[in-house]
Amino acid sequence: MAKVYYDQDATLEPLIGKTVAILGYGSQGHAHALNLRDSGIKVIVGLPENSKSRKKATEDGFEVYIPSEAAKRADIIMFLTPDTVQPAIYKECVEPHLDSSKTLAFAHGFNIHFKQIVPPKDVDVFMVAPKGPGHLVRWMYEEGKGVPALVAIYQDASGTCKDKALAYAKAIGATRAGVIETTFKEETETDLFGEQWVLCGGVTALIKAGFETLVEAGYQPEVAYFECLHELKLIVDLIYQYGIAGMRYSISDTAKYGDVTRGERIYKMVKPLMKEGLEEIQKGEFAREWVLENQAGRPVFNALLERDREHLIEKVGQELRRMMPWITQKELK
Ligand SMILES: NC(=O)C1=CN([C@@H]2O[C@H](COP(=O)(O)OP(=O)(O)OC[C@H]3O[C@@H](n4cnc5c(N)ncnc54)[C@H](OP(=O)(O)O)[C@@H]3O)[C@@H](O)[C@H]2O)C=CC1
Ligand SMILES: CC[C@](O)(C(C)=O)C(=O)O
Repeated sequence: MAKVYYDQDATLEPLIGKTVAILGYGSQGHAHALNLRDSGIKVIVGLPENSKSRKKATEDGFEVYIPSEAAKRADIIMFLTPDTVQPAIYKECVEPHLDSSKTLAFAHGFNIHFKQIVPPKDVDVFMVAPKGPGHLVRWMYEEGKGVPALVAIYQDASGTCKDKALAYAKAIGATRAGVIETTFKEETETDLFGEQWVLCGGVTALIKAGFETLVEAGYQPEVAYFECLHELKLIVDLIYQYGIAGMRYSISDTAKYGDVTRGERIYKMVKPLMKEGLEEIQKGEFAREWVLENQAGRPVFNALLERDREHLIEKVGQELRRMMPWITQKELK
């Protein structure tokens, strides 16, 4: 069994008196910056002059610098910009300021694992990768809860890198929920696999296929929405709280029988595809494709996102959610 680190296993001491530069103020950036500050750590934010996020970071009370100035001023430099722009930011704004007193930090292992960033040997490099969206990292921290995280050490030049990583994980609230030590390779490969085949790609494909099957068969789109999207959250809430067996305790026997028999058919079809998908990730094929797609200006990515934004399920959902204001109480900024 993996060792799981909780609040009592970590101290904030390694970060006290240090300055953390958060590069990027998006989903993870705003959450890390605010949680670290609320935990008593000095935080500055690094954003380009023309960044859309500057207004929010400034309104939240942070000193905002251009990324190279933030990197110069900081002891710990956390990369929370999109993965695709990190190599250029590293080369142009961070590398010129690196010496053995600096620590590089990441929330995902992509650029280190796939060698898009190669730091000098004398700097510490760690990862704290929250296992949840940034907005939840903030909202749960505010409620006294936490999102679990993985920590990994790529380089321990100082001999204290793991203590710094655990301190960082504690400061963003992750040790409230549980922190596991991993490698950059394991985090990168499992994270890409999870988001592609289960959490994002897998779930949205199931929702869309289910919704379209019902609507194309003549059922009302609103009924299909409640069945295939809205209720999914309620079922997943039960799985999250009580496990799969616990969820099955709450559903009817008819549902349970359909679940285990028809679910088995999906399982048999999907598992070989998942194995192929994992190999694609392990061989670096997905990473190569994603880097090239960015170099080409994201034509496929943008077209597919646009197609899905126009899907009937989005229009139906917007109307139905409007009548349940508790669902969208918190704005996604
Ligand atoms: N989203 C998530 O929940 C998770 C993300 N991660 C990892 O966290 C990291 C950040 O991802 P995420 O929070 O999704 O990113 P977002 O896309 O939400 O935010 C990116 C931020 O970086 C800013 N930015 C863009 N270009 C630059 C630049 N050249 N210099 C400085 N800042 C820049 C953006 O500013 P502007 O407003 O101007 O665009 C924005 O503030 C990634 O490594 C990702 O893999 C890990 C776990 C979960
Ligand atoms: C599931 C998507 C994720 O991996 C995450 C929120 O953990 C991401 O990179 O955004």
